[in-house]
Amino acid sequence: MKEASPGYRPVTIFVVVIGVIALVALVTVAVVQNKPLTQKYKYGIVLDAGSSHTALYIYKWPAEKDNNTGRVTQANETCKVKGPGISSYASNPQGAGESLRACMLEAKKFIPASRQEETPLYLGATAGMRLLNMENASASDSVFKAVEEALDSYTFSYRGARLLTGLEEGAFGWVTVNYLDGRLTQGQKTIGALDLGGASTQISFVSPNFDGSESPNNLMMFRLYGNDYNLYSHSFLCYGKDQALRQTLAHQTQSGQSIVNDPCFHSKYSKVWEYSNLYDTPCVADRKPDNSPTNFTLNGSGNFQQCQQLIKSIFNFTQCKYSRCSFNGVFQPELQGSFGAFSAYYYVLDFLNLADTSRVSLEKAKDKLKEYCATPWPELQKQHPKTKEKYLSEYCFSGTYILTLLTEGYNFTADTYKEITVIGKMQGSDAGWTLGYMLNLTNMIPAEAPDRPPIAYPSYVSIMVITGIVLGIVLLFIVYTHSRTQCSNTQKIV
Ligand SMILES: Nc1ccn([C@@H]2O[C@H](COP(=O)(O)OP(=O)(O)OP(=O)(O)O)[C@@H](O)[C@H]2O)c(=O)n1
Ligand SMILES: [Ca+2]
Repeated sequence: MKEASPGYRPVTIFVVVIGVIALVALVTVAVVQNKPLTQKYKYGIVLDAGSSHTALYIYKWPAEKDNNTGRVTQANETCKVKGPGISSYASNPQGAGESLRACMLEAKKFIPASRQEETPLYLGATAGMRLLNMENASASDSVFKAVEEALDSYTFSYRGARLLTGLEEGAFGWVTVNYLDGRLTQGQKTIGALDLGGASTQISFVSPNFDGSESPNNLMMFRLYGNDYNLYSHSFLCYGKDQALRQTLAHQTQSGQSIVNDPCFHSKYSKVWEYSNLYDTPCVADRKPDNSPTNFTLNGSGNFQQCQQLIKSIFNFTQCKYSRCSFNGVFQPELQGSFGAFSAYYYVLDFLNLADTSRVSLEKAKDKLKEYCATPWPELQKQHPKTKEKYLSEYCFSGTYILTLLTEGYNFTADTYKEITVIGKMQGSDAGWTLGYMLNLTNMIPAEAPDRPPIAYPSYVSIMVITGIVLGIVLLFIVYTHSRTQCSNTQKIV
């Protein structure tokens, strides 16, 4: 009898080979082929022409996924334009355009040449230009014209320079912080936004009872990723921290004094102000006293409580034609939820070590500020030799202004104060209106939730790999049982 070979039948070998090939192909496709390709980026540039300075932001996002959610981030270290804000160039408009040059060249270096022509470039101006426009419309037109000519001369796709309304400025700041915090895509609870600039300040939040009927001018409606928002927002012109300071100085110089003892500045601090300079802004121009001397000397007295009293005097609480108001007769619905506070809220509270509101309560912040304001100027200069003198001299005023604005102005309490997070950067991007502005103008936040693949990429890969492994086990099992049967058959034959 011919001895039967214990080998496999050709059919079995065929099945095993095909099975192994299929398995390898499956896992390869799942893991290798679907790996994201090397990322290519698109870019966008926004210039924030604020009252105190201009900053250039470059944003980037994956080239294939314009519409994807939460994928736009800040690409550069903010480029700060040297010199003052563009509104300070009223008598030399060309200078405003030229001032942007260094940052524009930095953007040219940063963005790959092949992407530059398609890169949108926007400039938005805020309260400084709003004030210049009120004061001298033709001067503000000339500044815009000079800035436009300058920006149009670069390879980028220039899309215009314009004055933002206060409502837009507040609303886009709100979009930015909620976008960066990933709160818009699935309709999560949003956070309010508090922005403090040099010339104006904004408060924006969603309140369940606010639909705009009581005060339509404070309503900004958004439909983002399939969710509707009725956003309350208000911008207080002349209540940014530089203009607020001028208001307190105007309050103290109504009788044309030549000496002012100011509690918001440190003892032994002294500065000479020109009347014509102090009153050269629409925020106080109409209050300039007649027959004032050329100058007055401001002497600091460093007293937090008196400073707070002085600051209160620039808010008007007497008239309110609505169900509720913040100040100056402006409607404000009941505060709701948590808030993110940025710009000067961050610069000032961070410097004063008061930014961590979860550790530093409102009461503690007041106590610390009281001590800080009482520190004599020479001592403070010794402690902070590197801080710019203008900033350093004003932190007592600014800190006191912030606490007063929040509590007396917006009605934050010790409890709701804890709900404020002071934000510098969020996910590597500066908090401010610029990102929200660009997302809006480039239609990068869809009104409806974008179609997504039914299974997310990681789940897809996992399912493919697990299926592959299971199929492999089944295959091995078949081969094993098959060879066992063959073996026992062989043994029987033997
Ligand atoms: N490290 C810094 C940077 C800025 N500031 C001050 O913070 C205020 C606000 O700055 P910013 O948010 O840049 O205001 P702008 O955008 O220029 O003003 P606005 O939004 O009103 O147009 C200004 O008084 C500025 O002098 C500060 O105290 N410390
Ligand atoms: Ca600003």
